[in-house]
This record gives sequence, structure tokens and C-alpha cells, in this order.
Amino acid sequence: MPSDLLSPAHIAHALHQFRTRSPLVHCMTNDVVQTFTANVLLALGASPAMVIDPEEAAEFAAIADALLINVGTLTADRAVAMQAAIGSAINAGKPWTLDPVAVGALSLRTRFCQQNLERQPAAIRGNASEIMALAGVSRGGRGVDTTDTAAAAIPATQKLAQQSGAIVAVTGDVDYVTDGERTLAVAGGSPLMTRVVGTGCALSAVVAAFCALPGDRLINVAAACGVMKQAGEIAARNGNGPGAFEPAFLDALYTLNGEVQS
Ligand SMILES: Nc1ncnc2c1ncn2[C@@H]1O[C@H](COP(=O)(O)OP(=O)(O)O)[C@@H](O)[C@H]1O
Ligand SMILES: Cc1ncsc1CCOP(=O)(O)O
Ligand SMILES: [Mg+2]
Repeated sequence: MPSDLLSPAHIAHALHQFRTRSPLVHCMTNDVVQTFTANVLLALGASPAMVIDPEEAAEFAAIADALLINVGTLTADRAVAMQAAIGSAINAGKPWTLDPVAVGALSLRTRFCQQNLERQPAAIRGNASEIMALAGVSRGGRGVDTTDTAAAAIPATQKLAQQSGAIVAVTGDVDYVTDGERTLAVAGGSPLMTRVVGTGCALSAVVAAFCALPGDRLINVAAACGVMKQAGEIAARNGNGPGAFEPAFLDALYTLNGEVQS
């Protein structure tokens, strides 16, 4: 199935809507990326909140505009809280997004993600090995890192979208976003984005937030990928390494207007 390039105009429009609405985003994410994820959402103009107690997570999922479920440091207790939050988001008609970190070889997280595929996720965002493992066509990558290219994962991405009804985004040198029928390609970014922890996890939080916007969810999820690619490219231009990249990335997200910069 051929993919179309996402247009800069789509990114600019979605980003404008995003800043106007400032989605309240309930993030149930891993221990490694909490602060970075919150800072990425804040830089873009959203409101993140990390609520993890089972009782409170269920309450907050109904209040927030969107829910992120990231299994990077899943435990049995956290799985219970996440299940409660997903149920509450569904009852309240709020979109929830799955980041299947390191799914494949590890049993608890793989079981958790597979079971929750049936619970109408609005979006799923992962690297190529994660998406292929969740689609049942491979055993996963190397820990949290991919061992496959995004292009090689396109068929698995489309299969997963058809199975789950979610918009599925597989990321890498090029991101591909699909509803199982239409597939959009999002180019840009920088390899430096893989040398700073949390760019993928933060992207999933941004995808979750963009799912709260009105309009075509396929375009909105692709726009979320586009925003992060644009900021990554700008931040990498200073030519420094991962240490300087992180603050430059947050600054780029803060000042971005969605138009291509040359
Ligand atoms: N080689 C690359 N070139 C440009 N951008 C990349 C590259 N690899 C990853 N990215 C970008 O880095 C971010 C994180 O993606 P990825 O590394 O696939 O996720 P994860 O951190 O979950 O493994 C995404 O915005 C993606 O587009
Ligand atoms: C290193 C690590 N270990 C468990 S979760 C996590 C963070 C992964 O972040 P990302 O998927 O954005 O690279
Ligand atoms: Mg990841």
C-alpha cells in the first residue's frame, strides 16, 4: 500500500488547534521519562498530569482530555491502575493511546498490551520492533530499542490498525501513520533523537494529546509525529551532542509554528 507525505499545512493547522485547546493529558508512563514527557507537553502548550493511584487514575481519566498508557516500567500493580484508567476513559468517551515499550520477549507487558488491544485504543505509537511484535509478526527488539526499520514494519502497522481499530504510528528515520487503509509518511527528525532517552515515549504523549483534537484522527496523529520531527531537526542543527540536544528540543517545540524551516 503506497504512503502519502503529510503536508506542512496539516501540521501547522493541527498545532494551532492544539495550542488553542491546550489538552489536559493524563500520563501513565514509565519512571525513566516522567519529567521529559511533562516538559515536552508543556513546551507545546498542553497540560500534563501524572496520576497513578488506581482510584485516582480512574477518576482522572474521566476528567482529562486524553490518556497515555506507556508500559516501559510496568508492574503488576501499575497494570491494575492502568486497566482502571482505560475503563474510565472509555466510559467517559476520552481517547486513550498505547505505547508498547519493549513488547515482545517480556511476558507481563506483552500480555497487558495484547489484552488491551480489544479496548478501542485511539492510537498506538511504537518503534518498528514493538509494532511488529504487537502485530504478532516478530518477537520484539533489543530491550527498548528497535532492531527493525520503520519501512519493514509498514505491513505490520497496517495489520495492527485493522485488528485494533486504532491509528497506528510506527516511528524511525521516517514515521508511518495508518488507519489500516490510508498511510501517511512523515519525514525529518535526526538520528540524535535516538541518543536521548524518552523521545519516543514523549512522542506517544503528544500523540495522545493530539487525539483529543477534533477532525481527522489520522491527520492529527501524523501531525503529532511531524511536530516532533520538525523540533528534532531544528535542535540537531546546532551540531552538538545529546546533552545540548534536549534543551534545544524543548525550545524548538516551544517556538515551532509548524511550517517547514530551511
Ligand atoms: N534515524 C532517525 N532519523 C530521524 N528521526 C528519527 C530516527 N530514529 C528515530 N527518529 C525519531 O525519534 C523519535 C523517537 O522514535 P523511535 O526511536 O522510533 O522511538 P522509541 O524511542 O520508542 O524507540 C521519533 O520522533 C522518530 O521520528
Ligand atoms: C530506557 C527505558 N527503560 C524502560 S522504559 C525506558 C525509556 C524508553 O524511552 P524511549 O522509548 O522513548 O526511547
Ligand atoms: Mg519507545
